[in-house]
Amino acid sequence: MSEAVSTAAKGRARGAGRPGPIRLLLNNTLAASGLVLLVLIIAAALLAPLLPLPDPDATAPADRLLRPLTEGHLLGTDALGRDILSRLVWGTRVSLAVGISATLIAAFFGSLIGLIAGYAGGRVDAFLMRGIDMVMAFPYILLALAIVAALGPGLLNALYAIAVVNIPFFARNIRGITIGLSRREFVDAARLSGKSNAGILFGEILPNVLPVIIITMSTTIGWMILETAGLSFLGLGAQPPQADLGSMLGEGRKILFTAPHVSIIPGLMIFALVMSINLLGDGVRDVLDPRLKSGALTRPVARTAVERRTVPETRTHGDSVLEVADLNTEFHIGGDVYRAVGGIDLHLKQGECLGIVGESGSGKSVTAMSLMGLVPTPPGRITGGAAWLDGEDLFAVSDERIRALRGADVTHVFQDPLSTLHPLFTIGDQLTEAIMAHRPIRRSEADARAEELLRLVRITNPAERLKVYPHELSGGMRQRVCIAMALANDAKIIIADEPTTALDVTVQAQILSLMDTLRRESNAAILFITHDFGVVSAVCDRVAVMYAGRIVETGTTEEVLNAPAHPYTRKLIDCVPVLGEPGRRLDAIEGRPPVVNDLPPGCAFAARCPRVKPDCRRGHIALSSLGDTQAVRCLYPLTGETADD
Ligand SMILES: Nc1ncnc2c1ncn2[C@@H]1O[C@H](COP(=O)(O)OP(=O)(O)OP(=O)(O)O)[C@@H](O)[C@H]1O
Ligand code: NI
Repeated sequence: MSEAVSTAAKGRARGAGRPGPIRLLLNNTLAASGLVLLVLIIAAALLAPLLPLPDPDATAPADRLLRPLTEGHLLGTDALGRDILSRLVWGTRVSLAVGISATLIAAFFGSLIGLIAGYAGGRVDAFLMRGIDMVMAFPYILLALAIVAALGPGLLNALYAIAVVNIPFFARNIRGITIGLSRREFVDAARLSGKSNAGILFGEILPNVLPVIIITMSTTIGWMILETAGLSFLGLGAQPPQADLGSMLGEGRKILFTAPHVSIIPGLMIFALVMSINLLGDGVRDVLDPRLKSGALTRPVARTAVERRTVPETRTHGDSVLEVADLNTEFHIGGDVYRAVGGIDLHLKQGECLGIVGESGSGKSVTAMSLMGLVPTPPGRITGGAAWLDGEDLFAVSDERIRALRGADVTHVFQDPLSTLHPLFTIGDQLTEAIMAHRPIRRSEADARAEELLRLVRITNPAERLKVYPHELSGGMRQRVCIAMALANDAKIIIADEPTTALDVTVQAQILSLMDTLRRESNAAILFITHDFGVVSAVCDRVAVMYAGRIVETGTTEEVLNAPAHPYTRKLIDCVPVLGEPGRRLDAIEGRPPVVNDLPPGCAFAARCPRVKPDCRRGHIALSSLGDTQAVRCLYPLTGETADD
């Protein structure tokens, strides 16, 4: 699957009716209850001056230690006869204010340090991060105590202390993210466009880091409130007569056994406050985490969900290794349904190579990934059809069976070998691992087999090459290694998804001829995905042209190349430059493919077709045969005479 796909999907996901962040948050019951509780607590704290509460500091020795539910004192009184309800509300107000301010201070300085260290790197990074390490090396509460001891007890000093000890959390978190971001292409692009470092840091990187800062804040604020309470409990925070939750707890400690309510009530309040903040914080993290975005709050499962509305019963090509009938794969994003694959039929005989051609986004990769259940769910699901591998319906078999088939009977070769090969293991390690994952053989046998595989893909010096790392090989060599890996377990089907697109023309030709030879030697069938008819003509026996999730034309390579019947096929063929024919027209296809969540009725190509007639836009158009092997989905197919118009 290519970059273009993921960006297209992202773009649409944003446009589609994905539930907004607030809705997502409220869908999470725990987070929503945290939010409700927190709103109640904050409302009470904010409204404290307006509530009909007695003065929290007014002592009344006569009313000492009244039990809760006493007349006039709902939650009783403390050792000095002060109303506990009133102190609780005012104390919560203080604790919240201190906790929030400390969080903001820590987030500001911590993020700034993280951003600068991560972006500048080198000595600046080393200097700043060693400082942060030193702060972290002290036991947490001891450091806070030391700071308060130096500054003197008091609420404001406790606030500073808590903020300082929390700076490392932000700094380390943000630095990690910044390092990753500052090596990304968009940052290079900004640098090349002449932006200043500060401009890049705050204009390009900060917006990407912001969600992480907010997540870190939402998950640490609860702890900060707890820590402030801890300092106050020890008498280093709020000073009498001012109350915060921690100092109330501390005052109640001495009379825990005679009047437990004096300490239990603020204790429960701290519990409720921190709990609600943490529940809400977790919810906020789930909503903001970009990795969780497309699939609401669920993680993709190991295999594409199969919810078939229609299941074809019989195979029509009994002699095929792979037969796909009426495959439908959809992406459900928000309220929209993207029909990426809308009813595909394919069949492949042993040793045969079938090309799937089409523009970006036509559904080629999704078709191929559906077979082994590799389309991410959510948002993807297979909603109809069947795929038989030697008679076994791949959509009906167990997960275990699929796992056994993946990488053994059905293997993949992708466009970018660097992203398929692990950078930290040698070629040999990776090949032997691929072999041993599917066969109970000894390491030495696997090593021998790995060497044989490299020889098979025409890599010279195979024994030496087994010891190198992927980055030591050229692009063409790496792709050969990937092909070797695909052949490691005598695959029946090799799915090659644009395997040569990233290579230069001469290397591309070598790889294509290698694949052609190998399939004849090994008798594996190849499903070859490409957007280039030139490549098709080099390796494929038959070809299927895809447009907007459907096959619009299929036939032997020769038929389709010599006499394309669908106007779209014609255009695709015209896109291929031909050596020695510099005068030939090289057309780009005007217009864009339709969006698959809103396909027009009739022919999906109608809007871009030069031969369109009114009835092309009405009703379903079936694939109709033109002879034995060729078929086309067009009401007005090109015939030999008109092919050159
Ligand atoms: N993970 C995904 N989430 C949402 N939509 C997706 C996802 N993967 C693919 N799609 C959508 O499915 C459609 C078909 O994509 P597919 O990857 O099959 O195209 P392709 O023909 O392989 O194109 P390319 O030549 O760019 O690789 C596209 O419209 C794409 O936006
Ligand atoms: Ni693709």
